[in-house]
Amino acid sequence: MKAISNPRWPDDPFAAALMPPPKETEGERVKRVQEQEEAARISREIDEGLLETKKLIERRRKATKVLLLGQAESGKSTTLKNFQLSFCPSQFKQERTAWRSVIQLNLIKSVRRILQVIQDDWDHIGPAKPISPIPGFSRQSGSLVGPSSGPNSPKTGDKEDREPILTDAHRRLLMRLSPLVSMEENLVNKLFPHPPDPKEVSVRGGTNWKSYIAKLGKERDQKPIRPRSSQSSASQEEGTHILVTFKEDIIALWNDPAVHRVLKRRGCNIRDMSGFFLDDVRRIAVQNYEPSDQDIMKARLKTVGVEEYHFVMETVSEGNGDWYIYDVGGSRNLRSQWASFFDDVQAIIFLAPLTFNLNLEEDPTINRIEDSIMIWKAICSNKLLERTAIILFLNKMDVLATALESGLRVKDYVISYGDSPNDVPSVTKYFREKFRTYHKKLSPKPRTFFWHETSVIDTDATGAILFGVREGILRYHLSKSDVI
Ligand SMILES: Nc1nc2c(ncn2[C@@H]2O[C@H](COP(=O)(O)OP(=O)(O)OP(=O)(O)O)[C@@H](O)[C@H]2O)c(=O)[nH]1
Ligand SMILES: [Mg+2]
Repeated sequence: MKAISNPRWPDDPFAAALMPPPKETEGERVKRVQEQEEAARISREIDEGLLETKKLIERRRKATKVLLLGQAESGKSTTLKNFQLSFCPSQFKQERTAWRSVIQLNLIKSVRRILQVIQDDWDHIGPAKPISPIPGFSRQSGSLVGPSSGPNSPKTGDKEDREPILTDAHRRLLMRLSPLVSMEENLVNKLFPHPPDPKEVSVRGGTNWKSYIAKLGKERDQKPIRPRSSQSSASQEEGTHILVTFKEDIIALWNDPAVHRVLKRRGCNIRDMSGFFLDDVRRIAVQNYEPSDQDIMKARLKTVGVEEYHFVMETVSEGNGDWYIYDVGGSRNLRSQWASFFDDVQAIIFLAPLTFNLNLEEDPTINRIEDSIMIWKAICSNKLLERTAIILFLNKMDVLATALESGLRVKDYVISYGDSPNDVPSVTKYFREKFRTYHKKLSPKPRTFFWHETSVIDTDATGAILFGVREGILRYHLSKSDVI
């Protein structure tokens, strides 16, 4: 059979294929035109999609990218929250309620920690006075809250350390509060599914947990109220319910001088724990609790993996408003993930908390500042980062001030500090110079040393610093790239 040829392009097989068949009926013609229009529409959509993707890639290429680095609990995620509060306040406001559950869980965790220490003291030293037996409870078998962990083993030695402090009243308080432990685990599982550690509130990279919690909140609002014991009724509301129920007992526990004596002799400084809210129980353990900016900054949610945040700065002129900030997990086992971002970021904000008296949670033999300096050296000397601006935040300045005020001496933890004055300016200068020296010595190419003293839970002060940091990074980005 001879192909029908196009009179304009007689040898074009493609044009021939699109020609209407000979003797086409009106119905066939309408169908063919419809099909051609549909094909053209799909083709247009694909083209538009490709163009959009291309634009996005280009936009991302031109965007400012910043990586937050530092050990666990150094303040990376808190710095990110400050970025959001300063430059995208409406987004920050929208996500406010999602933090409520995190704060409630932080509070419950502090209570659990106290219960563990009390239980431990009870098991090792016993009550101050003979007590009446409570059915189902014995000193040996009646562990209410499980074994305590951390640096709170009994300090043997002087008489004061072995003196029984707790009474029958404490044991009853302990029993009343003990359901909190299983409730906490349940709640963590519901709000943060598949947590790496059921006792630690943490968020995996890319899980979009804030939307998830917001969704749970909406589901709750749409469902009729179910009995409190129902497993499935648990959601955001459950944290509130637990705290409201146990509020008075929690306050009694935290206000009890005997409990504080036990915490002290067992070396448990609960105030040093991240996410400390025990002074605010009356305000937080209420229906309709709305977290303040300060509460959100103090909330502790461990990062596991890498979270990418795309900001469109609400306060920056067109073209420079796109920022990507990468927030990574700082625990030792998560640090291997950092390197994959090194070749794509213009700046690193490195958080080094000046908590000279504390050790790493994952390795209690390593001093936190020693660990920060070790990471700093690796970052400064990395070839991939030779063109990257590195900004040092000497963070937790408020914690440093409190530690020094309480009489802790730096030389007892950092031998090289020697007999230099034990005050905030001298200590800060000492550590800052250490960081500066390594930066100068190890950077593959000379670069400016940028640093700030920060307490990133202070939103006003941090906001002012971040405005300066943003301008500095933008200038650096523009000068080093082909954006202009
Ligand atoms: N007092 C005080 N607390 C701070 C400061 N910076 C951070 N924190 C608190 O320290 C805890 C840990 O901060 P995060 O920002 O979660 O630490 P991170 O570096 O993201 O930790 P990972 O996600 O485990 O890597 C939170 O409860 C913060 O509120 C500070 O300057 N002062
Ligand atoms: Mg984090």
